[in-house]
Parts: sequence; structure tokens; C-alpha cells
Amino acid sequence: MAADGMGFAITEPAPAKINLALHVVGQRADGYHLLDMLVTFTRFGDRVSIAPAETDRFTISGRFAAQLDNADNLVLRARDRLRGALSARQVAAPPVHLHLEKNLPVASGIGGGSADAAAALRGLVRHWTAAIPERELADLALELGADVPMCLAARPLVARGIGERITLLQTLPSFALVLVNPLVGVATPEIFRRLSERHNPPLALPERGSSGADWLAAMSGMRNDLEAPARLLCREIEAVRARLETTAPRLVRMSGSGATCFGLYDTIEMARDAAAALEDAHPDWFVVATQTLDGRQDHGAA
Ligand SMILES: C[C@@](CO)(OP(=O)(O)O)[C@H](O)COP(=O)(O)OP(=O)(O)OC[C@H]1O[C@@H](n2ccc(N)nc2=O)[C@H](O)[C@@H]1O
Ligand SMILES: Nc1ncnc2c1ncn2[C@@H]1O[C@H](COP(=O)(O)OP(=O)(O)O)[C@@H](O)[C@H]1O
Repeated sequence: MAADGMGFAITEPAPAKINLALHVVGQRADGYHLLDMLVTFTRFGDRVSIAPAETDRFTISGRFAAQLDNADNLVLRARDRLRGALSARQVAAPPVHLHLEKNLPVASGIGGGSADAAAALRGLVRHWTAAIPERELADLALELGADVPMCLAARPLVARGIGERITLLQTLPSFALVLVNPLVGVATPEIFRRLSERHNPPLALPERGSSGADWLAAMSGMRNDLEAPARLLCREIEAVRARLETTAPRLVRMSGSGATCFGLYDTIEMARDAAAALEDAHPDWFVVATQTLDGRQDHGAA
């Protein structure tokens, strides 16, 4: 079932989250790792649609719909948490039909579940015309997952702490990129457990007002500290990286805890050519050419 043409009142984009860099800089007493992350979002992603309904309903479509459990979906957890917060304020939150178009691979390091939860929160706040303080919404988002607050912002940013300390980056430009996933899921907790070093140097960001070239130069000096343990756990990451390197990218890196890797290119045409070559060589992989949102774009433009 596609959401288009079904009369949904609201369709909210759920852009993929890309960790352009991820430095592990410490660990909290509860075991969670302290991170320094340079994050952006893509035009390509999932979509969450909302319509009024007699009783609550949830439907899923899209390439990766079959891999998800309807009952325990982050979209439903987001709905229930927001409804709970609103009922505490005596704000009505009547039944809704939520539809998820699942285009992003699951457990792949690009935050699909977090993006869906954030899109559901954004859409339901609009649908229920709920005046909820930004701070309370951010706290509620964090309870749903470490990546959900940044997916709520859905624009270029630096995230610190476990992801909750967010600074928006107006100057980060849009990049053409290719996402490649070998369709092997990676379990995030396992990757963190296998880290050999937990106190690495923080991000060194370029000066304010830097150009795209300055950002690329700065990013080439950054890392994803989760890449080494992820490669040990998921052998396919090596092959994905090697294939991406043959397409003349400006930068190749893994996102999040993997296994999705991305290549950055000078133009969207170059990214599309690279994606076509990768799809030819590996029709069994997930490959997509897209663009990241720039710091001044609203996520609604995705
Ligand atoms: C690694 C990142 C980078 O953006 O992305 P993904 O690979 O998930 O896309 C995130 O920090 C993932 O955040 P999120 O996916 O919300 O993780 P959660 O479900 O909250 O945590 C899953 C588990 O990973 C470990 N974990 C997670 C985050 C963190 N900063 N330190 C940790 O040690 C914990 O064992 C936790 O129980
Ligand atoms: N809407 C959703 N999309 C993806 N995963 C979901 C969703 N709801 C619940 N999950 C669960 O959350 C876990 C993490 O998924 P995901 O956000 O795709 O990982 P990642 O952040 O590594 O890309 C999965 O194992 C999946 O079972």
C-alpha cells in the first residue's frame, strides 16, 4: 500500500541520518558512550503519513516493510509517549491512522527507526495541534532513543553527549552522496562492546563560514571510531568500501554502527553514475544516490 492518494492529512519526511564523522570520546557511568558526531540528513528516506481514524491503526509499505514488527514499532512508541505527555496536560489526542513507508534498510547505521519516531512526533504535534514545549519534546525524543533528538531537528548539526547535546550547523553545505548497504543488519550494542579504545580525540571543526572544500578537508581528518569493530563483525563492510573507492568519490566512510557506507561526490550526476555502476556490480545490495540537506534547508523540503 502506498500512502500517496490515500487522503492522508499529513506526510512527514523521515530523512536518513548520516554520521559524516563519529568520534568515541568517553563513557558514562551507565555504560553509554560519549560521542562527538558530525551529522547530516538526506533527501532520501522513509515517510510517515497521518490521518484521523475511528480507532488507532498502523500500516507499513515500502521495500523494507516486511522486516519490521508492526506491534513494536518506534512509530507507535512515539505516538503513545506523545499521547501520554499530552493527556497529562489535558490535551486531546484522538485516534489516528499512521502509515510508514519504509524505504531505509533496518539496523543499518542510518537511523531509520529514529527518523521514523521523530517524523511521527513532528507530524502528530501538527495533527493534534499540540502546544508542547520544545524542551519537553526533546526529552521525550531522547527516551525513545539516543538518535531521536537529532532526527527531530533533521538538519546538519554536531551532536555530543550520547546525541542529546545538539548544535545546528548553518554552514554545512549539501553534498551529493551514494549510500550502500550490503543488507546485513548490524547490532549497535555489540559494536560498542567491541571497541578497543573509548577515549579518542574530539572533532576538530573548521572555522565559521567555511566553504564546501574546507568542510571536505576537515572531514578527511575525522573518523568513525565504530568502523573498526563493525568491520570485524561484518565482513561485507570491507567489500562495500572497496567498491565505493572504485567510483572516484571525495570521501568514503561508514555511518553510525554500520553497515551502511557512503561516498561523497562533487555533483549529483557523478553520484548517480557511481550508484548505477555499484548496482550493476551488486544487484543484491541497497544502493541509492541522493543529496544531503544543507544547513539552511527545512526538513520539509526533503
Ligand atoms: C551509533 C549511532 C550513532 O548515531 O547510530 P546508529 O548506528 O544506531 O544509527 C547512535 O549513537 C546509536 O543510537 P541509538 O540507535 O538510538 O541507540 P540506542 O538504541 O539508544 O542504544 C542501543 C545500545 O547501544 C549502546 N550505546 C548506544 C549509544 C551510545 N552513545 N552508547 C552506547 O553504548 C548501548 O548498549 C545501548 O543499549
Ligand atoms: N520504524 C522502524 N524502523 C526501523 N527499525 C525499527 C523501527 N521500529 C523499531 N525498529 C527496531 O529498531 C532497531 C534499530 O533499527 P534502525 O533504526 O533501523 O537502526 P540504525 O539506527 O542502526 O539504522 C531494529 O532492530 C528494529 O527492529
